[in-house]
Amino acid sequence: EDGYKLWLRYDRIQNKKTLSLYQDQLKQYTFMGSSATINAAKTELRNGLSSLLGKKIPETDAIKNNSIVVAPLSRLGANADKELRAQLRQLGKEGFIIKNITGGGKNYTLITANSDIGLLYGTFRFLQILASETSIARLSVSDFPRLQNRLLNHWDNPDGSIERGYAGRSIFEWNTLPGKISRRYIDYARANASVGINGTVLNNVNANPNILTPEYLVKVKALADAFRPYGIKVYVSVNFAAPIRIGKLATADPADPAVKQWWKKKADEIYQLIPDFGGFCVKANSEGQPGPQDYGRSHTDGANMLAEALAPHRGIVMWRAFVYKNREQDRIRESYDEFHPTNGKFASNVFLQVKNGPIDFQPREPFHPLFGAMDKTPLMLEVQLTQEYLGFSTHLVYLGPLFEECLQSDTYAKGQGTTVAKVIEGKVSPQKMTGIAGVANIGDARNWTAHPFAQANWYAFGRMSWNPELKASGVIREWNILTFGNNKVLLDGLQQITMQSREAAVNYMGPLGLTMLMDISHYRPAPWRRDKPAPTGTRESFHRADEKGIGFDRTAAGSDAVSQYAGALKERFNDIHTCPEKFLLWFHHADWDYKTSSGKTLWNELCYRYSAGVYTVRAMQNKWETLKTLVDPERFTLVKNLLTEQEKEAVIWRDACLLYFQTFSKRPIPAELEAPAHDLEYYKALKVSMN
Ligand SMILES: CO[C@H]1[C@H](O)[C@@H](O)[C@H](O)O[C@@H]1C(=O)O
Repeated sequence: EDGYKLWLRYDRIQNKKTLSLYQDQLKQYTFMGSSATINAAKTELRNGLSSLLGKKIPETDAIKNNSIVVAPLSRLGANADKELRAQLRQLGKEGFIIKNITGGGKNYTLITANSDIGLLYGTFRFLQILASETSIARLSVSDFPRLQNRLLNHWDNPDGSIERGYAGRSIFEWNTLPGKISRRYIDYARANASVGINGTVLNNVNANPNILTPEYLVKVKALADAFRPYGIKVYVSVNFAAPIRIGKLATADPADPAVKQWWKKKADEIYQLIPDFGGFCVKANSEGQPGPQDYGRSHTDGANMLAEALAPHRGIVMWRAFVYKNREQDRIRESYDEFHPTNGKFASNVFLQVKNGPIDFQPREPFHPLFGAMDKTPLMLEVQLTQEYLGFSTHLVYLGPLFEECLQSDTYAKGQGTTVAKVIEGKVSPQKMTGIAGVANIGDARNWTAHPFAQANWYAFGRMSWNPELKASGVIREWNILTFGNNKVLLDGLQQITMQSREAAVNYMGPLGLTMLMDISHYRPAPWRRDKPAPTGTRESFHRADEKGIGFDRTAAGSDAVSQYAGALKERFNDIHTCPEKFLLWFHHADWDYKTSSGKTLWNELCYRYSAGVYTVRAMQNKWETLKTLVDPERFTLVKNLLTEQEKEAVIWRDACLLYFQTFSKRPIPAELEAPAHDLEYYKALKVSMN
């Protein structure tokens, strides 16, 4: 067991009774139709069944008793009754139905859809149902994706390195493409399709312009061809200065006719090679990247020029909203302040791609206020699967609860219940395009993500992209079963470990709304790092600790970032007594003796939370230990060792932060809590992480 198969293990069914029931009901299978996608589904079903059932299941031409029938509606003829047809009409291009049918004197399990890709999704779901050993005697599953564009974003560079990647080098072998199609590409596509991911941005948003050269475009085409059968479109990140860098123009000004022409030609060239190419992802005028503002133009000018080039080919632009430059201001305000005025000004094939929170993938942030403020612009939610700020591939942190917290946040944009999920689904204000993006955590590590549990974050992203209303707890249960099997004791243990892991990380890294406390590598704590005067003398720090208290005043009396949220929410965040405690120090500068909801003073509460983070990691370690006989030795030992590392790092986070904040609070760490083993100087001298 090396984890390569991810959640597509198809281990032999353990329960004898279930196995024989399955074998009775699944004696053969039939596919109707032919296409590359049908072939992919067929291969998946054949391999999956023989592995799950422990014997080869034959393929037949005609519908037989006790068989699986995989057929698009168009091929079902009289076998599809009115009800089925009506049901399918609700499911769109990618939806599917799995249903037990009795007809023509035969019983069979039907997997049907409006398109071949729906059949592939249905086949994957069926195999997942079998792997979870649930009854298939009365199956009636119908499902469809709630978002149209469900994309991974790779921050992979052409040289094989990955920005913020912690699982090895890029899986995309630009050197050997287009000639060599690695087996990994196919398995990558299978894994994505199995959870409904239908697009991938192949390269880093800090984009090397070379991706648009003919040399690279044939490589992009080779990948597009490999992924197409699995319903996955390819996209690339583009460098806004590409007309200069690879096009030899003197400018990249979006108002310049030659520049417009260059992009049009480039788009035509791409679509000549890849007729179903997805489009461009763009990071412009952000962290040193070129952009339209270099020429006095706006974000909308830049985005709309690219959109115009792609529009004839039905391509889209994903324009990122991640910008900040004014260090004198409250950074969390900037993205909203810059993009809020663009509402309704983008061309119709442009998404504004917005990170889940207003800063940058921190362990906890309130939702990005743009989600409540852009009714005339399709928003693509961007989350990060790679754990840049959550312990890299060393810490076990299941991100499902983070995704759910963001998705279920109520924006109050149109009254109560207008959650981020509903906004991006286009249910609050109708949108022609809907989508979500996850920054991939995949590398060429044999098990793809280095930490075995990081696979769960890829899985959860896919499942929650398909249906943003899913609960993180249900999703991880699926993954646990598919990855570790059906033993009840094991599953209970895994559920506990995973479901408390994110809150543990928040506690030992930044409880009560503290944020941006990390060192320059983003792995270890350095709350002192930004705590120096900015050029004009103001402090840059995000925690703003002083003798009086701690926290960033973003109330109306402070930076007034609260005003970026809708009325009811603004009021709630603005008042220290109604602000959710998890965001207390995000929005307020509170006194060290402020009484928190537990009755403890703020300082003591902080000490308790930081300690709770460490204690929870220890509880996770203990729980894992009890599962020893239920997990294969290889994974058991790997995770055990990683948890040992995580515990050490959690202690470092707790002690470094508490000791540093104590220099302001001048209060003792409560005696009943574990005292730091070293002094502050020790932590300041610690090397930043290795990565
Ligand atoms: C790709 O650059 C990244 C950068 O490495 C990262 O530290 C930050 O989280 O966000 C940037 C972004 O999202 O553009």
